[in-house]
Amino acid sequence: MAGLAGRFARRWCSGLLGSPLQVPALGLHVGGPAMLASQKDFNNAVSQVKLLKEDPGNEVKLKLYALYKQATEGPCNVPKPGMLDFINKTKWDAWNALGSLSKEAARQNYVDLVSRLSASSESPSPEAPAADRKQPESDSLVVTSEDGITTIRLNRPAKKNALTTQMYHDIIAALQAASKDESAITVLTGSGDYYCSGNDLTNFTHLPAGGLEEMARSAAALLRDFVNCFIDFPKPLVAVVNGPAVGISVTILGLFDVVYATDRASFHTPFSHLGQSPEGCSSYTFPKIMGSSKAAEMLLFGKKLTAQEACAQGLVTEVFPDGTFQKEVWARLKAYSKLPPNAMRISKQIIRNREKEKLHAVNAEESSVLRERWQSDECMNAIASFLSRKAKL
Ligand SMILES: CCCC/C=C/CC(=O)SCCNC(=O)CCNC(=O)[C@H](O)C(C)(C)COP(=O)(O)OP(=O)(O)OC[C@H]1O[C@@H](n2cnc3c(N)ncnc32)[C@H](O)[C@@H]1OP(=O)(O)O
Repeated sequence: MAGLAGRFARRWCSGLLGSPLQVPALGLHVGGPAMLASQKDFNNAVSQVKLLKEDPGNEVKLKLYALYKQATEGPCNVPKPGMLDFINKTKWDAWNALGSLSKEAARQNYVDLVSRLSASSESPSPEAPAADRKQPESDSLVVTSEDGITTIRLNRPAKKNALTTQMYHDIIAALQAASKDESAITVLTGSGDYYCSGNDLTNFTHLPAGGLEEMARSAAALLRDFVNCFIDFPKPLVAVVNGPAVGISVTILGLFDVVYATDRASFHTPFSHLGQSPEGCSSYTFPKIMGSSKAAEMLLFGKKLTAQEACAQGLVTEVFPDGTFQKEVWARLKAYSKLPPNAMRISKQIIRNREKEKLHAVNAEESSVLRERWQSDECMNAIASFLSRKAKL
């Protein structure tokens, strides 16, 4: 039996490696939305796959195969192989599972996946102990590890924990480190009376040499990287929402495993007011969590939810009285952090993995749409209005 399994595994690997996965892409569709990967990026990624230092495993190779086929040929259009043709049937199933995903989105997902594989095969060690953790560049983010819990704390209370460009970079680095450290659970929370007031609107006033267009391009790339880290985070991720939450700090909650909130918290996504559109995969996760009409009320009309309302709609796991919030939540998290970490990781994988490709495609599309929005008059006027103190949410 073991011999048969071994032979099957070897044939399976060589079957995949002999697939078009390694054939340089020729004559493919070029263009598509500006944010999505270019043909050149895709070709580079196809070449990069051959240079990976570690075998990514059959599951990932299968994903690469399916994305390659979708990116080059579009939705699966060949007859299903027979039951006994195991290898080709498994490959066909993987391709077919991508449904009507566009060629452009598949190309982007392929490029993202290869870039994650390249990054992880270059990382020096699988475990980065907390003591070796690179500290954030500024004190607007504080990262600590204790009792099996890594806590990432937004620490800009005077500005309601609004997220500066540096903070996005620091959160990305903190999540990458937390995914490899010894902690069992990772928590995001805020200092002071707010959880987070969303994107720091003054980020839009630091125009680079390339002007508004360049600012929008680099903000969209940063947004995509930031949200990708939440999509891919491998351990239980918990939001401890210590006060009101606005904008992107609300939308990414759909990518957390558990959300605990004080009864003082509120949840506000005023994108239309700001001439913007949803991010953080909320255009997909919110309708799924709360139904399309409740999601539309939040994402289109900017309806602010109380903590109780957000809990009733499934965005929040549990609400605690503000007076005992910290004590109750941390006691519970400490107990959870003693559970076997591998079992928690694996359970999370089972729950989340089949959604990942979809989430990456949604993230790419939302970032692309926002890139355009940030250059619109509606958005510029809303930001100018906030900065001149004419508008507050
Ligand atoms: C690259 C990735 C981009 C991802 C894009 C994401 C989209 C979003 O997140 S959209 C959401 C953007 N956020 C907002 O629109 C919130 C704006 N802030 C407010 O409406 C109010 O400040 C508040 C309702 C959050 C709080 O009002 P409150 O009266 O309690 O306090 P303030 O006096 O207004 O605030 C204190 C202090 O903090 C500054 N501040 C608060 N939030 C922001 C922010 N998001 N951006 C920049 N600055 C913010 C506020 O200006 C005050 O500063 P001063 O003390 O210097 O006046």
